[in-house]
Amino acid sequence: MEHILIVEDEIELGRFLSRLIELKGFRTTHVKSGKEFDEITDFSLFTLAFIDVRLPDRNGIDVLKAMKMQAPHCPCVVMTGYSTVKIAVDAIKHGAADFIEKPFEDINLIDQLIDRLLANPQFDVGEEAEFKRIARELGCFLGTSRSMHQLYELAYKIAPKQVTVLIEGETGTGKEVLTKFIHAASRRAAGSLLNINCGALSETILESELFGHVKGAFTGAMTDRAGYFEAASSGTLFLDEIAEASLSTQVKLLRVLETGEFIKIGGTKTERTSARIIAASHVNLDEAVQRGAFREDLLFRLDVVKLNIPPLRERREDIPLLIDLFIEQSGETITFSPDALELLQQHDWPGNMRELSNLIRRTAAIVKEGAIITPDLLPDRIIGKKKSFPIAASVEPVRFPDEWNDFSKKVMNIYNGSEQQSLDDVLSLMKTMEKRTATALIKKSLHETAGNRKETAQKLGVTTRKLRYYLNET
Ligand SMILES: Nc1ncnc2c1ncn2[C@@H]1O[C@H](COP(=O)(O)OP(=O)(O)OP(=O)(O)O)[C@@H](O)[C@H]1O
Repeated sequence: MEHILIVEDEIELGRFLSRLIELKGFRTTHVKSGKEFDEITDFSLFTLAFIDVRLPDRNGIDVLKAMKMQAPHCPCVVMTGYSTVKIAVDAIKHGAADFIEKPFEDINLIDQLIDRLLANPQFDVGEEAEFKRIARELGCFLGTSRSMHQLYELAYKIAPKQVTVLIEGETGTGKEVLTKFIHAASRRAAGSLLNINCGALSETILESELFGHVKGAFTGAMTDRAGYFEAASSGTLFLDEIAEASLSTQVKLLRVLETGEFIKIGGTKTERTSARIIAASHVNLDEAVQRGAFREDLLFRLDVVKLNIPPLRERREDIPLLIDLFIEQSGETITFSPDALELLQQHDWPGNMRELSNLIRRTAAIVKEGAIITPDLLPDRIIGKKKSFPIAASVEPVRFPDEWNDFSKKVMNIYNGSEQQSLDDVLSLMKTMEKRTATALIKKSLHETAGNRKETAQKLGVTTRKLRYYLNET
């Protein structure tokens, strides 16, 4: 008969769980402290364990570790309050099969969890298949390196929980891809995943996009408009480059995270959201807090589960399979010669997965179907040669003035009444032109700096990621 261990100091809760399990026809043993746990003589009896992470005389993680030593076969579920979710995530890293939050809100979920873990004690076949199916559908590589595989496994386990996730990783490491994976593996997958780059928008536009606005809040606000927090209420909101939100926007974000409440720009009514928040940053937020550039209380709220994506240079073993994946995604059939492959594996990839994916796509696009790529076909930065004429040549010349002329002609025609358009159409046209103007200026400046992005960004007084946003490289 199945025998389930419960380690829980809250007597009522332990009793409740025992009853729930016994009603299923299983045996239980309930211990209320670390001391009582030590008195257990035969751990081989247990087929499942529920462990409270906060015992009066012992850290739950230590109990979990002891349990895993004594009965490695036995799946362990840790039980946690909201303030200890971080410890629960740590427990998963130490081998816990799952965690549940107290107070128990949905008994059916506990019931299903027991059935699932008793039927498949480990990260089981069914789950593994689901994990892989989601990744396959997203074109998402799970990694052969231990660090990446564990990261995605942890992401899969926390995906169904209603917890905020913070993803840190260098540029191009796959923070957005990981977010898509978490959303798809969550119970919110049918809802929308909305993505906003906090670094690419001015403070006013960012706040209006996030919180929405009421009619008349500012010039051009002709109707009430829902913001991302409202629109993502049954889904996920991805706050990319959170470190770049201004300190005043951070205060407003903190309020939403603490209370689920916000007020539309220009409004007075308090609105509620239950959007799941995933935030990402390429800068280390602890360091940003030290510099006074990021609010500590906001970091505390965001960092319930932190996922750190390692840079590609720290998991070079993933490179060959990633190359295969990106070739497959390009739809071409190129191959790399062994010496070219070796160079690709030695490269440091400062742009991480994005740099590798772009290189494969570009290479596949310029060579013939079935070509074998030898080192001479690789860019100079990969083979370590100094460029004689940097990317300037590849920066396309801009025929922007023509576009502006057409645009102003159109607007003047509308203004003079010779062309009919609604005001909304005109405003949307202006928005398009705003983006085109920025893109054209960036391209012109890139041309002048021979493709030097850092210099271009400095010249234009923006960040390099803002450049990328306008160049459609996000
Ligand atoms: N797990 C993955 N599997 C397959 N491709 C990936 C994976 N992660 C990243 N990529 C590739 O790298 C590109 C960049 O990924 P993504 O946009 O998620 O990075 P990021 O960390 O969010 O970048 P940034 O810091 O610049 O916002 C993707 O478009 C995709 O081609």
